[in-house]
Formats: sequence, C-alpha cells, structure tokens
Amino acid sequence: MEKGEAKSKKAGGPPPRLCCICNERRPVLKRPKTLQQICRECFYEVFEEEIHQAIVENRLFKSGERVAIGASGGKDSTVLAYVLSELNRRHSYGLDLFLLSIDEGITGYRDDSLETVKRNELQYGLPLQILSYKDLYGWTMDDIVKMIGLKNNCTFCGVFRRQALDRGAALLKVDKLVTGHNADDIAETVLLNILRGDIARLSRCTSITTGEDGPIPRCKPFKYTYEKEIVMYAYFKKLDYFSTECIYSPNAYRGFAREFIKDLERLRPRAILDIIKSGEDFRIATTTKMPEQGTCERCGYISSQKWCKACVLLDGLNRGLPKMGIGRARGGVNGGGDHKKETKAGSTVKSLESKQCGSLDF
Ligand SMILES: Nc1ncnc2c1ncn2[C@@H]1O[C@H](COP(=O)(O)OP(=O)(O)OP(=O)(O)O)[C@@H](O)[C@H]1O
Repeated sequence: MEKGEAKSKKAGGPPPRLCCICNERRPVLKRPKTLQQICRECFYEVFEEEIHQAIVENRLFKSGERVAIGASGGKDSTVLAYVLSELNRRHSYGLDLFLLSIDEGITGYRDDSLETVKRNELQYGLPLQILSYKDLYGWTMDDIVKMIGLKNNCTFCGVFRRQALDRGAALLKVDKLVTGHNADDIAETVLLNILRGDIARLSRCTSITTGEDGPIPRCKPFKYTYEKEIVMYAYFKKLDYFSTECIYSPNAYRGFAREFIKDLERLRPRAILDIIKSGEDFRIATTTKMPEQGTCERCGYISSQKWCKACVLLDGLNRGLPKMGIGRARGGVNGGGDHKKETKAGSTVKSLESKQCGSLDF
C-alpha cells in the first residue's frame, strides 16, 4: 500500500487521485504546460512524444544525416542530447549524432561545464568536439571582459559563439546543428525583437529551422518544450548537467523579458505558446527593406555587410577600440554615422544587426 493510500484510508477520505493520462498510477507532478496531474512514466512519455512529433511534423532530419548537438553542459542541451539519442534509437531516425562544445574561455564557468559535457560524451556514447574562442579568435571571454568590462560582453560572446558553432559544424562535416533553445527562450526572443523593433529577427526567430541559406541549417527540437518541464525531466531522470549561470551575464533587458514571461506563465501557462504563435503570425510588410545576404570580405562568413559582425568586433578588439562594433553601427567598417547604413546592394536600411547583449538570433 502506498503512503498516500494509507493516509486517505485512515482519514476515511476519497481515494488518492490517479494520473489523468493512464488512470492507473499515482500522480507525482503537475505538468507545467497543461497543469495535468500525471505520473512519472506518463510525463516521460508525453515529454518525449511531443519532441518526436515536432521533429517528424517539421521534417527536421533525413535518415543518414550527421547532426551536431550544441552542448554547453547546461540543462537544455544535456536533455536534448539524451532525448535525441533515445528517439534516434527508438524511432530509427538513422542519425549520426555528435556533441559540439564551444569553450568561450570563462574561468570558473565554462571550464566546469565542459567537464560535464566530457562526462556526457561517455554516458551517451556521443563523440565530442570542443572549439575555443582562444584558438579561433585569439581572445578568451576573460580577456575581452578585462578589456571592455561587463556591459557589452554578451554581444561579443553571442556573435563569436554563433560563428564558432558554424565552424565546429563544418569541422565535423555535419548536415545540421541542433540547439537546446526552448519555448521560453523563443517567446522571450519574440518579445525582445518587438521591443527593439527588429523586424528581420522577429520574422525568423520563431522558425524551428533557420540558416538554410547559410553554411549549416540550425534546428530547435525544443521549440514547443517548456523550460520547467526540461528541468523536471532532467531531475527525474537524474541527468548529469551543470546549473550555474554565466558569471559575465548581467543581461538586464533580457532578464526583464524573462521575468515577464514567467509571470504570464504563472497566470496562464499557454501564454508561452501563444507568444510564439503571435511571433509566427506577424507578417512583414512588403515595403520593409530586408538586408541582402552576402559574404564577409575578410573571412568569407555570411554577412549582409562588407565585414561580418565577428570581424568588426575582432578588429575593434585588436585595435584597442573594443566599443567600435557595438550598438547601432556608427563609424567603423560597417558604420554609417547614423541609424542607417550602406548595404552591399547600396540601399540604405535601418541597422538590423546590432543589439545590446545576448543573442537574438538562434
Ligand atoms: N558554449 C556552448 N557550446 C555549444 N553549444 C552552446 C554553447 N552555449 C550555448 N549553446 C547552445 O545554445 C543553446 C542555448 O544556449 P543558452 O546560452 O541560451 O543556454 P541555456 O538556455 O542555459 O541552455 P543550456 O541549458 O543548454 O546551457 C544551448 O542549449 C546549446 O544548444
């Protein structure tokens, strides 16, 4: 007899409620997405099945593809590595999976989380590739923060990481890169893009696959997965992940949007999915000029400008002028002196590239 049963028999009360999915076992959690009381087994099943459906319905992969999992050692990418390996086996996706980690060079944070990824490599039997900012750019984030302080460091980190992941994916010769961005992250990015009037990013931030015209398509299998459920899944499955926040990430604006979404979720769990839906349904007016995609004249990476953002930031760092590439472009190679700048095609469009901190592009 289970503990709860004994208690209700003694008290003469009603029998304990059963899991509202299987109607057999006792519920152990209230599902954050639907508020259903369910048992652990049914939770695993709905959690994994929804991710499988997102993969199948959106045709994220083809059999035989090589797929890199952006692995930071945090909860999202750890759960992604675990679930994707499971689904790959269970549903015979036929994927060759790899872990790809970028070492930003943040002492006391990334070095520790990389130890977690190294353990995941053995636990899940997935080959791991690590690339560092130091090797790719000659700078660690520790060096950059020493030079520029805490205010704009997330801009450097986000821009460099995006390119580093592409370079790692090319090294591994993968067909796709998947990241652990979840529904909360996407809803938050929709809000931030609206608040910043960044129409170009707003139009692509809800896509489950992006960058199909770039070097490597990126997919977000957790597009509809709630962060709270990822944490619960990792907890119940006792997955080995690293849970410390980045020591250089003040991210006040993003943090505010995050808190706002959490408040909305408390009042109405569907709010997260509805914000994503709203982001998807925004239509860009045909009169809005979009940047034209080309390649960076310096490194060959995709860019709508003469130089890609990473090269502009790196040039600033190397010349001792780290603020050069930050904020709405002013001066420098990409700069136009005011809020407009020259594109390759010669047309002037509002700057759509820069942001204060964090990555609004996935
Ligand atoms: N250093 C890194 N190396 C490889 N992939 C990364 C790295 N940092 C972030 N990513 C990828 O980008 C996703 C979103 O990163 P973000 O920094 O928003 O972290 P997060 O939401 O805390 O995710 P996680 O819990 O996986 O760290 C991660 O889930 C991961 O797939």
